[in-house]
Amino acid sequence: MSAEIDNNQKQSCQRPNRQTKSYRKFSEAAARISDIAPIDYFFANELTTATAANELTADEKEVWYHLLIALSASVRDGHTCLPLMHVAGQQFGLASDDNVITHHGFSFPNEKQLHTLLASIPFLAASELGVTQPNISNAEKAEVNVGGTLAVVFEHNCLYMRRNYQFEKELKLALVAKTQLTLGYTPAAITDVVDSLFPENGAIEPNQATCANHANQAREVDWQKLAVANSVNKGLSIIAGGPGTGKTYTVTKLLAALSMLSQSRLDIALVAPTGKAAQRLSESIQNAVTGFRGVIADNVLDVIPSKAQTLHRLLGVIPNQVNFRKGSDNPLDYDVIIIDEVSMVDLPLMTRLFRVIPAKCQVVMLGDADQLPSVALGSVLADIAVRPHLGYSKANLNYLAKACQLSSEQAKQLPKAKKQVADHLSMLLKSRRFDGEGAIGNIAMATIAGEALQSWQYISVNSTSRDDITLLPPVMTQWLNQYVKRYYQPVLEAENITQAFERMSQFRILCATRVGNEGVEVINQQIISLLKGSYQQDKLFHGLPIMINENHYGLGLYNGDIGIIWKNAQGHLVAYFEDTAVSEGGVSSKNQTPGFKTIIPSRLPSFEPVFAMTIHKTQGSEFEHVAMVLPSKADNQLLTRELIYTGVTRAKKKLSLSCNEPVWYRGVDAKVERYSNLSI
Ligand SMILES: Nc1ncnc2c1ncn2[C@@H]1O[C@H](COP(=O)(O)OP(=O)(O)OP(=O)(O)O)[C@@H](O)[C@H]1O
Repeated sequence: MSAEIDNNQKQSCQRPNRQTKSYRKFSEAAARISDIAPIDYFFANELTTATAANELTADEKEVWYHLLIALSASVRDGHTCLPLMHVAGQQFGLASDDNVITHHGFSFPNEKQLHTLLASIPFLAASELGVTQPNISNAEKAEVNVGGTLAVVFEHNCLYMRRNYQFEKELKLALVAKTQLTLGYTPAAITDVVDSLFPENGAIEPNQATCANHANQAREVDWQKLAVANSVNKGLSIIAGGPGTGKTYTVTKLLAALSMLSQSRLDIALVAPTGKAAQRLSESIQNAVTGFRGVIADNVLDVIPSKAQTLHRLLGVIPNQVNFRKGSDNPLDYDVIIIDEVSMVDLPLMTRLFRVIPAKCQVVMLGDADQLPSVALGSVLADIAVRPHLGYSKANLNYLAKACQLSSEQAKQLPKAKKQVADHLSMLLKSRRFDGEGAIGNIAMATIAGEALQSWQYISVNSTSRDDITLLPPVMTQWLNQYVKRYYQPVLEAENITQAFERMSQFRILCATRVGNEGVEVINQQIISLLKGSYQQDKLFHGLPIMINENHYGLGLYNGDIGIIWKNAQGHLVAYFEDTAVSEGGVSSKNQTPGFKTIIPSRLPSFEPVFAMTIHKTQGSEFEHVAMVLPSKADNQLLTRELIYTGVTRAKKKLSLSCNEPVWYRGVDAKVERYSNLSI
């Protein structure tokens, strides 16, 4: 340890009433640090030993040891790194129950002292970590070859696990490189094409009858038109917006614009993170293309693919390996890649994807940055689609004003960059699904703005005056039975599997948690008891909806895929899955029902009933009616603004809520924050 820490500082590294300097067993650590997991304990033990920490004093070693625990816990929570400022001077792992301290935690010294301590740890310099330029094969090797040197990096005032640092750095380089790609279409050609796709009189809009005030519309910026103009010439664009803001509609026009501008026929890939999201993207693109037939030339529309695929399919999964068939020596070959539901894509997957995107390829990302981040590491979309918009550069503002032929009044509405520039980002704000009167839309908007009181008022007022919002009675049995009879009994009684799937898409119970009385497991058991008279674990029955819990590449089934157990023509219970999965390869058989694939239950990977499912797992799906069940206690860590927003916006027409007022306030107040340094 350097001599820079004076005695006073050393004093503050020491904590009074502390017997042990390290924990001999995990149980000792768990008794002191709340929410510690075994992996945190073992990671800290391994790394403290591996670090050349011999030069540290016992107290300094102890601080280092707890920093490693905090880093591991932070990564478990989905953060890419651990910013020092989030632990400096804090009592880490302190917890209490009813004002009685249950875990005393560990007291970290202040940031200056932490810096002095970290200065004596032999971290590798960032330049030694093998990531210095985008799309290099070294990055793949570096990802695998993590042994030998210290597995922790200290950069940007943050501690990183080395692999995560490499992912972030590599992706950032790749994104920045993409922002430097321009397609070279001339401004005059772009203006003509954009104008033809968005004529002022709106003749091209299929739903024009629903547009009310033309005079106002002429004054408002058409943000969809702006998004097309902003994306058409750029290597990287992000079109972000809430549900029903027309992201898919806009990207279909963007593809039409590219097809009109390009001299040659474009190779376009449509991808999404899950099978369900890929299926929805296919349907939305097909609907948009059908709507444009007759107004956009067929040869232009014919270039747009009608089928989307999953990211895993695009990259080519190798069973039981983290790496994909596609690699830097075997890259993709597309001119344009559209990635939907980007909020669900984690940092490692996005990095691996960018590693195989060729330099000439345009990338367009679509998503709702207000939704929950990926279940795994990072929050790529939220990091690169910063809200509110950071603003456009002067050059981009001039270009957009010309390309979209904006009046000076309209040009003033565009966001102007102050410190940072976000030329790659287009935001769509007007929901076409939730009109101004729509209570669901109002609740969603107030929630994401953090207006707990306002959003609760929308719920309580509307639940007495409108039938699209219902506040459910606090005792679950008072409402569960009627929903089971109305929505789930008919699934069991459907005439065929197509009808069963249709009926399942009408309604879903969404929970914040898996466990506990308000969790998925208990509610599924209760529903099965109501339907079958009793609950028997693992007992399959005709009409049981199931969700797959792990990827099975051989069968073409992915974590989150939904199927229904159904009697086939031979009277055997088999699992049916809708046909996106079929297009993903895997199994086919002579006895397939068209549009479905069937798999015998004994071959299925791990699955569970899905009458109720977690809000996390519903990303990329929507239902006519959603009943959202939140925990009864406000101290639940899973309860966040993004979770509530994601749950609310899964409902297309009706939303029923089982939730009390304090829980709602606490949830709307708790904004998800994921630590990273990915901004571009
Ligand atoms: N400018 C427009 N004029 C008429 N209809 C539109 C326009 N923009 C979008 N729509 C319609 O609004 C609906 C929602 O659009 P779209 O599916 O593109 O939204 P999205 O943002 O992709 O939704 P999601 O969040 O569900 O993915 C569609 O029916 C679409 O046809």
